[in-house]
Amino acid sequence: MSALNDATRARAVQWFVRGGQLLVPGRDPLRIGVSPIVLGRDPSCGVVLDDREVSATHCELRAEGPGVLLRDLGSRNGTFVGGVRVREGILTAPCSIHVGGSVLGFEPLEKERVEVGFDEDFGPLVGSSPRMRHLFRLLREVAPTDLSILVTGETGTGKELVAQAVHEHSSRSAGPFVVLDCASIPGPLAESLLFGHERGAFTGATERRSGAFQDAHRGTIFLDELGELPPELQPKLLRVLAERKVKRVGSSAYEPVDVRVVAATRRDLGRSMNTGVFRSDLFFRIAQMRIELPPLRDRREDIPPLVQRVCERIGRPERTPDVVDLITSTLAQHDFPGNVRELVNVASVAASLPRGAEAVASVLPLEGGGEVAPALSAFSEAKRVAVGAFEQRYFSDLVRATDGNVSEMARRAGMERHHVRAFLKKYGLSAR
Ligand SMILES: Nc1ncnc2c1ncn2[C@@H]1O[C@H](COP(=O)(O)OP(=O)(O)OP(=O)(O)O)[C@@H](O)[C@H]1O
Repeated sequence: MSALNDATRARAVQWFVRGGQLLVPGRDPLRIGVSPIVLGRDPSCGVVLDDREVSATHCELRAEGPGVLLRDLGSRNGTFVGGVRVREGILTAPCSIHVGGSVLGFEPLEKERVEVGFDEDFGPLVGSSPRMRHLFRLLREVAPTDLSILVTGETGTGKELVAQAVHEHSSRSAGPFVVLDCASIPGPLAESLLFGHERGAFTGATERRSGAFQDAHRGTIFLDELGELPPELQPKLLRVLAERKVKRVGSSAYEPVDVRVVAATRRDLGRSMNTGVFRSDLFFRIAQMRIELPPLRDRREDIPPLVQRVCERIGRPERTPDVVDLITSTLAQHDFPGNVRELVNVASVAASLPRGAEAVASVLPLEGGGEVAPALSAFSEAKRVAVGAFEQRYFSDLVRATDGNVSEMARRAGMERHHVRAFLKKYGLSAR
């Protein structure tokens, strides 16, 4: 283990970010660090602006390596810097930020070092990049508390694994860990699935049943795809979180529940809040702590420890250096739309195959669709052709198998819908 770790540790012990100061008229300057500051009209925002032209959750700011990331959260009237409407941009020089009728000042600060610690894992999670080490440190601090956590990130970045790891590092670890996928709650049964029902409460309710919240009593409930929670359930969930008691469908009595909530979303909840699809009070109640998992393409230094973990898990630890070499050389330009899940799949196959050139060719089809071009042209060109052939065939088959349903394609491919759409466009395929 240590040869790999020593190498990565020597490379990246430090994380430097460039923050700044936000100047809000009539208030003390606010320091912008790596945790996001949300600006908006909602009273739960970090900076509350009493301005009718400002959206409930308007935009957010946080420090990154090159400067402060300013991100509009789908506001109605937009976020402007120097007369330019900004959806997302990095601020590196003094400027004014216009939101609604309000003008805020921004001043950059010098780069500073963020304490990231040396932890290269947290329970089942591994990673040696500064951002992941910083997250592991935060998670270690927050896990033993009862704070609820919102984990965001693209598909396959490890959101559910974070929830499990938090549960395992909390005083609730001996209690249940219950997963509820909010995207697949069938409408009529939704309330009963969450809070249970009495016998005879509705047709088919032949016996009294507990819901996910009662099942998670003294443990943790993981609300996956929180952004998909049906609107009619949102006030009910909010009440349960505030009052810590639930009422079964068909009952008038409340039962106390002691549950810690960890939720995850791939969706931009800022936009959902501003369009009224998701309640901001529920968001802030759940997002007492926010954990944002970066996509794998932005933390490629995590590939070696992740591959190592895979090789160990399948009982082939000695294959680690080979598989790391294979992936870092042949997939150097690949942006891993399926993130760690995709890497785990590729690494498991690669590690299970025998060593050597033939094995490499057998692994490449994961990227290249089996059409590994003969070694007559430059490697990069051969790879480009093979990858193109694979993508085209993969997405053509996917369109056929799902009848062109983009959500279904995204689910099956394990990637975001916008990635699916981009591939369809690239190969002239049409969705429904
Ligand atoms: N940091 C990590 N260390 C080790 N394994 C990881 C890490 N991150 C993700 N994985 C692995 O990647 C796979 C996907 O992780 P997970 O299901 O937690 O992702 P997710 O973000 O919840 O995905 P989705 O949004 O599609 O539900 C799992 O096999 C998980 O074990």
